[in-house]
Amino acid sequence: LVAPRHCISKKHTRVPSQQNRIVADNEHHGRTSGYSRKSLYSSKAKVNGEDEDYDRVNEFQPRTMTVSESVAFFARFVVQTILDKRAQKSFGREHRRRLRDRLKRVAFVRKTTKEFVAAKKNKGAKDTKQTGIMGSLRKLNESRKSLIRLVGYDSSMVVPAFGFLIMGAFMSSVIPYYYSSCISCIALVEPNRNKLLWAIGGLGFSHFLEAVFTGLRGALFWIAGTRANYNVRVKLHRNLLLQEAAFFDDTECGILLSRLNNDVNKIGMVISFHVNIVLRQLAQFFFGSVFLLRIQPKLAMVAFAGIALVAYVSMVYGDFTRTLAERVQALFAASSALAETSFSMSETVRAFDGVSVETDKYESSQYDALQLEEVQAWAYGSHKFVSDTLQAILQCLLLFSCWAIGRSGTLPAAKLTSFLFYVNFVLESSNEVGDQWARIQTAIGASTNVFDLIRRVPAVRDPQTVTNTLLEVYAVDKLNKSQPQPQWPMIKMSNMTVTYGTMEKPALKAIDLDINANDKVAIVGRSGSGKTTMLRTILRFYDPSSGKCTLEGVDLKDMSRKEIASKIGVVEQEPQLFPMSLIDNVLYGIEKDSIDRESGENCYSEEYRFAVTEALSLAGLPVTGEDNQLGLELNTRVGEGGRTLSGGQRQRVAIARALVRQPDVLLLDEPTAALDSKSERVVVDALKLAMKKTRCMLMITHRLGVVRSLGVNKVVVLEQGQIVEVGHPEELLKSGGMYSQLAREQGILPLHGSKAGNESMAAPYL
Ligand SMILES: Nc1ncnc2c1ncn2[C@@H]1O[C@H](COP(=O)(O)OP(=O)(O)OP(=O)(O)O)[C@@H](O)[C@H]1O
Repeated sequence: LVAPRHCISKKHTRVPSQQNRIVADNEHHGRTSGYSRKSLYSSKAKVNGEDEDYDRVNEFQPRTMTVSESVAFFARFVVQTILDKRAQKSFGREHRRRLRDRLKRVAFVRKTTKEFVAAKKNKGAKDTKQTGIMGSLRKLNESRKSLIRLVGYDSSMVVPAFGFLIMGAFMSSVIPYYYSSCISCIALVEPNRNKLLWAIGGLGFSHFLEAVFTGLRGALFWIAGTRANYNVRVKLHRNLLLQEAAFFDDTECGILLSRLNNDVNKIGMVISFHVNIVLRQLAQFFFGSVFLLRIQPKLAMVAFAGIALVAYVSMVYGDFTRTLAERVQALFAASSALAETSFSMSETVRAFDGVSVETDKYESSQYDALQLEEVQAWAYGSHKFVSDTLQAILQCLLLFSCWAIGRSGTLPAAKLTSFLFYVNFVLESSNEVGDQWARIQTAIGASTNVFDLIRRVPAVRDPQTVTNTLLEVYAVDKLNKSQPQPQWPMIKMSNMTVTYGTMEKPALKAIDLDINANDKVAIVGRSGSGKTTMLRTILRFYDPSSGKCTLEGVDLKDMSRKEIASKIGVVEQEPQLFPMSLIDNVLYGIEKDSIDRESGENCYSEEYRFAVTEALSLAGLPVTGEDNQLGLELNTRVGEGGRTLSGGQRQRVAIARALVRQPDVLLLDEPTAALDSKSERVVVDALKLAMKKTRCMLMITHRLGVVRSLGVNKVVVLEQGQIVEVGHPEELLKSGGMYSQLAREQGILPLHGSKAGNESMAAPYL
């Protein structure tokens, strides 16, 4: 199945890549090759005019398959699928045989009853995870149940919609009756005019009612579908945000976005459109069958046998398309991830001229999806061909049977017309059910991934009983503070080991560390020694794999996200700002507490605005007075990721964001790493002020100079995930250990100074 890609490449005539064409152009114009894209654009643009030239150079022809290649791919795919299924079946048989053998052996060695039960239990646990046919059937069933739960979510919509559907289907099935009555009246030149008028009236009235019910049903199902989309999207978005940090380490954002948009859209379409049609057609099929049975039961049985055969073909096709759809969706998700990465890294792509590389990657993944989509198209065509042929055979058979029964005089002309109308009616319904069934299967394929994500339980999550609102958090905190408390360290790490999912070696090993109130701690160490991991663990992005980390005596695992966020403020190395106003960024996560009189929208009260103005001013980014040289206001928008601000200014917004919350613990991750010395001084001053408002501070830094400027009283030196030194910075400088070595490397201590240098030597460098 991988083959078609290179099998087409022989015949496939690709338009040369941009780069090649550029070189070819250069040679054609007698220029030396090796022009950069940029210089070529600019030189051409002068001659021909920018747009025309750009269009020509940018002409890009993605790969395609010829019709015969497409058919060949389809045929290979079908054969491969059949072989796979067979392999799965024989694997299932083999699996069962091995299980029997193992059980026999178990009995033979006479395991104790306890062991035997435990082994059986383990087996059961494995079974629930199996990925064979039973596993996928179970998964499919779960998806269906989830879909039904979603539809049932708003019964005020779905129940009446279903009622209108039944009534509409009944009216549709009455129509052939009146229609055939009209035709027999006209064909037999019925002398009784009233009979004809009654038939025409009945036909018109049933059409009218059918139209009313169809309209209502359509609208209500549409709304139900839209609401299901909305529900699923919001639930999925929330559950994704609740996932642990490690989940985002392993999953590309593009894939999640694709699930959120493409896959969820399919679910909505199923409810508003496909399910709606299938149910209607099923109801019509039911009513039509009742009419058929009443007219001529024997013939009706022949018709049902034929319809059952057509339905079986549709089921096989539906099953085939479902698995196919799952794969197509996965490919689209992967390709969205690629696109998302290339857009978010557009500057790197530009800098290293990676447009062709990115285009090739994206084209490849799209091409894989295209191949499968073409398989879907051929499968649809084949299904249509087979089911239409079967229906044609059925109709011929039925007509012949009509003739045979008619010969015995038991089928008058009026009944025959009516019967044939109903046969067509029922056939059309079953046809439509088959068609839509395949689409429902397709959407179920897409929905499986979505529901898996909605149901995913995060590995790091809030405890069962959480303090929910910020007010509650503060109230509990106040109560605690008003009572005599045991003197817990602010942060205590006990035998704490942290291992990232994908890594064998722990990033932090058996860490024991106390950080007390009023401590100003610096975590230093070489790159990769585990400093950021320690900070992330305190923020509970990751849970320790063993040991624990407590905040004021409470295990972080027993604290909710809200509690942690209210007690810990963080200033990241590269602060991430939202494309919102300054005030919205500083107060991010805090609910708006007032309503704007003019716009009627939610906003922050004067009290909050004052607090933000003060925090920004403390952080060195004033928005009022003469110092506000940038002309900033609280409502100034900062652009995507805070682009409209410099690195230092973003850092100051982040400091204000931490300051305004007045956290107990302030965490700083390389707060001055990206700053020049002048900005560093401003930020350091801001941090000193910030520290006065917090109970303890913990900072990661490579720059040992900041250790003294911030008045750090405890330095923790990490090496390969372990603490190798702890102590006062001045003492560590004298000790001649790792810290003093780092200080030497940074020129803070003289390289050839005595090992146990003295303070007077160190001081001038700090
Ligand atoms: N998300 C992650 N998934 C897997 N491994 C990780 C992850 N983050 C960090 N690591 C690994 O954990 C170890 C410690 O990394 P960490 O980022 O904590 O070091 P650091 O001391 O902060 O380094 P630096 O000073 O360069 O920022 C490294 O070996 C790193 O490869």
